[in-house]
Amino acid sequence: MANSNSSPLYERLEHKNTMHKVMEFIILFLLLSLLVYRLLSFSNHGFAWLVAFLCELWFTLYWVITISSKWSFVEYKTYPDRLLQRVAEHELPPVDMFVTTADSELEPPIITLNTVLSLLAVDYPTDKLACYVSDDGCSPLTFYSLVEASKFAELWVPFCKKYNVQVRAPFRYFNNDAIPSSKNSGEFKQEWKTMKDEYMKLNRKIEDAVGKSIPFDLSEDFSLFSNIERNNHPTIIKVVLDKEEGHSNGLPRLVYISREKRPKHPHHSKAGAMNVLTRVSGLMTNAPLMLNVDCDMFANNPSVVLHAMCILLGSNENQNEIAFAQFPQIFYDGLKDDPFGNQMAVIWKYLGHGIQGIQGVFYAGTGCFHRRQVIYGLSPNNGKLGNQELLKTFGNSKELTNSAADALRGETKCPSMLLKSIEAAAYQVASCEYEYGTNWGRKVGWMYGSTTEDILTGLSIHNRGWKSIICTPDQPAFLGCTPTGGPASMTQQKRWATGLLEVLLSKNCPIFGTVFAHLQFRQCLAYLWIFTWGLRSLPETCYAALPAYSIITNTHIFPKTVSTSTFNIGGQGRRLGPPNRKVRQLL
Ligand SMILES: O=c1ccn([C@@H]2O[C@H](COP(=O)(O)OP(=O)(O)O[C@H]3O[C@H](CO)[C@@H](O)[C@H](O)[C@H]3O)[C@@H](O)[C@H]2O)c(=O)[nH]1
Ligand SMILES: [Mn+2]
Repeated sequence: MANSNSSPLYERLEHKNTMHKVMEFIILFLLLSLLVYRLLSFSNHGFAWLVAFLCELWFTLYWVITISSKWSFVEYKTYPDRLLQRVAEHELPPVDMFVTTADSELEPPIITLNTVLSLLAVDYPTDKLACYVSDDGCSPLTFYSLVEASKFAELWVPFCKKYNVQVRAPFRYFNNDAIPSSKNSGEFKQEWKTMKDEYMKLNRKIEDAVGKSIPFDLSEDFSLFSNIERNNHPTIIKVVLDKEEGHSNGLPRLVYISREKRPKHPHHSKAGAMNVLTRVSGLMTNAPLMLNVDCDMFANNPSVVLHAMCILLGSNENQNEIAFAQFPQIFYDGLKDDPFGNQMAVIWKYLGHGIQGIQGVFYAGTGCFHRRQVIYGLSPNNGKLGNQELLKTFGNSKELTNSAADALRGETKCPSMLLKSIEAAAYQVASCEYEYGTNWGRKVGWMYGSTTEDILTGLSIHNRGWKSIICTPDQPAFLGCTPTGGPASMTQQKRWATGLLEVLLSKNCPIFGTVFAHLQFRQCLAYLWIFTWGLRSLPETCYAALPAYSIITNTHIFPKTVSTSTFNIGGQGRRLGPPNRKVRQLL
C-alpha cells in the first residue's frame, strides 16, 4: 500500500475524449462545407443568403472557440484523508469565509443563516476559521438572525461533528421528516429530535420577526439600526461570536458587517462589499486563504475546506502558481431535465474541465477559495512593494498596510479582534471614502467596472499568469438556489450578458490580456466564448427568423434538394417559397 505521506494530495486526470473530439470535428467539417457551398453559390442569391452566410460564419467561429475551450479536458481528484495524515491540525492555514447578502426580502435571512451555519460546522479546526457576513441591506432582521443562529450553532455544530452529519445546513437536513435510518441509536434519535425542535424554534423566531418594523428590543446592538436608510447609513460592525469572549464554545468567529453607504458615493455592489470584507478581515484575522459564497449557497460537503486545501497546499511543483480553487455552482430543487438550462451543466462539465487544461476555470463569484496574496495583487514570482507603494495601493490605514505587508510576505499574525485600535481601524477601512486614491477595485481586491465582477476579477488574476483549479468532489461542495425560469431567470441572464459585454468592450478585454499580459491564447479564446455569450442571441434570432423571411419574400436559404421532396404537390418542386396557385387551390 502506498505511504499516504508521500502520496499526492490531488491527482490530475487527463481525459482524451476521443469520440467527442471526432464528433466535434465532423460538425466543424459540415459547418465549413456549408460555408464553402454558400460562397460558391453566392452570385445566384440575394439578401437572405448573405444573412444565412454571416450567421453560419459566426456559428463556425464560435464552434472553433468551443472546440478549443473543451479540448484539454482535465479533472482533479482530491484526497482530504491524505492531507489529515500529512499535516497536523495546528499546521493547517487559517481561512476567512465571506458571505454576502444584500436584501433581506429577496434573500430571506433564514437562508443566509443556514449558509452561515453550514460554514460554521465544516470539518476544519474551528480556531482557524472566521466567518464574515456582509449585509448590504443593513437589515436588523439579518443581524438578529445571525445572533439567533450563533446561539443555535452552539448545539448544532457539536451535533454535526458528533454524528458526522453530511448536510450541515439545517433546512436541508430536516427537509425530510424521517429520522435518518442509518444511525438509529436511541441517543441519536433523542438528540435528533431535540435538534429539530430547536431548529423549528429558531425558524419561528425569525418568521415572527419578519415584517415587524421594530421587531427587536432596542438594546444597544439593535439601536444602531434604528432610523437608518438602506442606502444612507454609517458602518456597523458587530462581532457575534469571538474566542476571547469565552462564549463561543468551540465555534469559529462570526462577524457581522454592514459597510457605510452614502447616496453620493458609488458602492460597487458585490465587488465593493467583498473589498470591505477583505479589508476588515485583513485587520481582524488576516487568513492567507479566503472562501466566498453567496448567501444562498450553503456548504453541502463538510470536507469542503479540506478538499480546497489539497489543491492549495498541494504537493506538486507548480502549486504556488495556483491562485484559486473553484467549486462548481450546483443548484438544488431544479426543474426536471433543467429545461431552461439554469444548472449551466454544459459550462461546468465541459467548458469548466476543458479550460482546466489551459490556465484554469473562471472564477464564478461563489464557492471559491482565493489566496489573499493574489487578491492583494501579487503576481507569480512578484517583487516586493515598498512602503509608499503599499499606502497608495491599500489606503491610509496603517494597520491595514501592515497586515497587507504581512499577508504579501506570507506571514500570518492573527491579531486579537477585541483590540480597540483594530475596531477603530475596521470602521475606517469600511467607510465609503476609504478607497479614493487607492488601488482597490482597480489593481487589488474584487474588480470594479462590470456587474459580473466575478469573471472580471478572475480574468485579472489569469492576466497576471496565475492558474486556477476546478475541484469537483463526489458529494457536491456547495448547493445554491437559482431562478427556475420565467422573468426572474431572464433578468438574471440579462444582467450577466450585460456584465460580460461590459468587460468585452472595455480595456479589460481579454485580447489585451494576451497581447500585453500573461493570458494564454487559448484561455483568451475561452474568455471570448463567455464574454460573447449575450451576443450569440443576435445571429441565433436572425437565423431562426430566416425561414419565415424567405417564405414571405419568396426566396430561399436552403439547397433546392430539400424543396423537391417537400413541395412537389404543385408539380414544380423548385423552391421553398409560398405555395403556388395550384397548391392554393388544392388547399
Ligand atoms: O450590492 C450588492 C449586490 C449583491 N450582493 C450579493 O452578491 C451575491 C450575488 O448577487 P445575486 O444578485 O444573487 O446575483 P446572481 O446572478 O445570483 O449571482 C451570480 O452572479 C454574480 C455576478 O456575476 C456573482 O457575483 C455571484 O457570485 C453569482 O452567483 C449575493 O449574495 C448578493 O447578496 C451584495 O452583497 N451587494
Ligand atoms: Mn443569487
